[in-house]
This record gives sequence, C-alpha cells and structure tokens, in this order.
Amino acid sequence: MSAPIFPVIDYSRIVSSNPMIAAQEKDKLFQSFKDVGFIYLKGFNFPPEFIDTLFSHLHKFFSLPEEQKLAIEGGEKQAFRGWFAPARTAKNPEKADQKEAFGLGNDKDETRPNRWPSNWPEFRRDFTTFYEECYKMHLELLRALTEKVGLDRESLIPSVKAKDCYSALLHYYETSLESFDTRVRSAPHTDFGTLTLLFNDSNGGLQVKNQEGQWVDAPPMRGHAIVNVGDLLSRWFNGQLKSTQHRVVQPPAETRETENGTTTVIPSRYAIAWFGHPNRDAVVEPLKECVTAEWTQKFKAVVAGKHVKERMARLLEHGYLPEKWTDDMHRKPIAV
Ligand SMILES: O=C(O)CCC(=O)C(=O)O
Ligand SMILES: [Fe+2]
Repeated sequence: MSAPIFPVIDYSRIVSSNPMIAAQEKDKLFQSFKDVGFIYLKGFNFPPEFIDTLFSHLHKFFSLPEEQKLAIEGGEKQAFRGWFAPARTAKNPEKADQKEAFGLGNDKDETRPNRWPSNWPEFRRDFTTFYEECYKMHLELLRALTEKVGLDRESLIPSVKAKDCYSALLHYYETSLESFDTRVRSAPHTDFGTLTLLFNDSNGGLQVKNQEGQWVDAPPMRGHAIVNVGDLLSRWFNGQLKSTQHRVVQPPAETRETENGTTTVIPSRYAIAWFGHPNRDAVVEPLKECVTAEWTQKFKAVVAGKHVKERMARLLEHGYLPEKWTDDMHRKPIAV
C-alpha cells in the first residue's frame, strides 16, 4: 500500500497522560491542519467493528421501502433531520448530487427532534452513541488546537457545549455509467463547521484539492477516520487552519453480466459524516491570538447558526452543479 496522503494522527497520543507524547502529537495535528486541513485519525474511542455495525445499519436503512423513508422525510422545516430522497438533496433534481441521505442531530434537542426510522431501537442507540463519541473526540481535538495558539485549552469549549452538531449518513447509489457524464456524487465544497469526522466504506471516491490546486484521491483506510477543518474553525483561527475543498467522484466502473449481455455500472458507496458545529448562537470571530501585524484579521464575526443554516439551505436550494461552481461560491454572502 502506498503512503497515506495525509498525516496520520494517533488520538490516543493526543489524550495521553504523558505530556511529551501528547505535545508531540498536538504539534503534528496543528501543523497538518495548517498545511492541508485534512488528517487520518486512528487510535480513537470505538473499534472498527462498531463502524461495521453502523454501515450495516446504513445498508438496511437505505434499502427500506420508499414509503417508510418518505414517512421520515426531512428538509429545512425539520431542521434537516430525516431522510433526503435523491432528488431532494437539491430542490432542482437536475442539479442534485447523486446520493440519498439521512440527517440527525443532538438527540436531546427537543427543539429539533430527530426523525428516526420506526421500530428500530438499535439504529437510534448506535447512531446516538456514535454522535456522542464523535462529539467527545472533537472536543479533545479543539482543546489541543487552542492550546497550540497559547490559549487556555478550555477557551472554545463554552462555544460548542450545546452539541448543535450534525451527522449525515450518505448513500451514493449505483448508477449507469452514462448518467455520470453531467452529475457528481458530491460536488466540490468545504464543510461549514468546526471539524468533520468522516468514515467511509472501502469504495473510494473522495478527492481533496491540494495546495497546487489538483484533485487527489483520499482513499479510505480501515480503522481510520478522515478528519478535516470546516469554515468556522478556520475563521476562529483566522485562516491559519485550512478549510480545504473536497468532492466525491465515481470509483472505477464495474462490468456486470446480465441476461442480455453485459452492463457497466458505477458501484454504490456509503459514508458516515459527523460535522462539529459551534452553538447556534455562538459568535465566531478570529481569536485575537491568531491576528498579528503580519497576519491581519481575515474574517468578520458571524453567528454560527445563521452561517450553518444558510449554507445548508443554499445547498438544498441550488445543489452544486460542477459547471456552475466557482471556488469562492461558499464564501459569498447569501441574499436574505
Ligand atoms: O462521502 C464522502 O466521503 C464525503 C462527503 C462530504 O464531504 C460531505 O458530506 O460533506
Ligand atoms: Fe464535506
């Protein structure tokens, strides 16, 4: 196997009680987010078998009869909780990514109830555990990053304590080769929040834009999460940490035997993303420790909830058509 394209960070070293080990790993974490904005994370709270269980839930959920999924369809009015049909990943089906999704948030947030599939307690239990564990891990990573700019390690914690995070279960369904000419699985974007923890099945497709502006494959590695910096964390660190563009393209096509000969298809792919977001009412502006005479303030203050909602609504409104996409689109203010 070739060398991983991002640095591999060992979570167990970040939280090690040996200060030398922890400091070394935190340096590497900070530097990696400065250089590329992406890492592979290993040594964390749950074993690969737990992720396997989550993936088997995904397979089962997305193959439920459509009427059962429609019963828990989500959208902006449901705070993006529930099922998103393929055509609903954008209002105009022509522009939608080739995927269906299930979104969930903090299960204790009664103002935005999750829309769980009925009669399936294990699904709710396991994804709630997953959500909570990812939340804990992201806290430790935030602590490490704030320490690195000379702040108290608890400085950012009050701004994320509401657990207003989000998780998206993704099914990029099998398609014919022809329909891929004009459509993508997930068009180029940056994530909106603090840190994203991403778990992939063994089918590739994720690509990340490198410093030279080229798209490079970020293949999945068993037992590792891919973790990347989102826009709001980048803002907090005044752009020192990079919120890097990524996209999902098709893996190699497969040829199948059929009764009438052969057919070429793009195989399906499943992914589980957990997006760390600050509290809805948190005001995110560059930390003063990250603003200097040489590196002046790059961003204005934004209210986190407004930023996230606008970005999600825009995604749903417009979809991401590659030919219409411009690299700075996500930074343009939305007309309200
Ligand atoms: O499916 C993937 O690997 C990545 C998905 C992604 O980037 C996202 O949903 O923000
Ligand atoms: Fe993403």
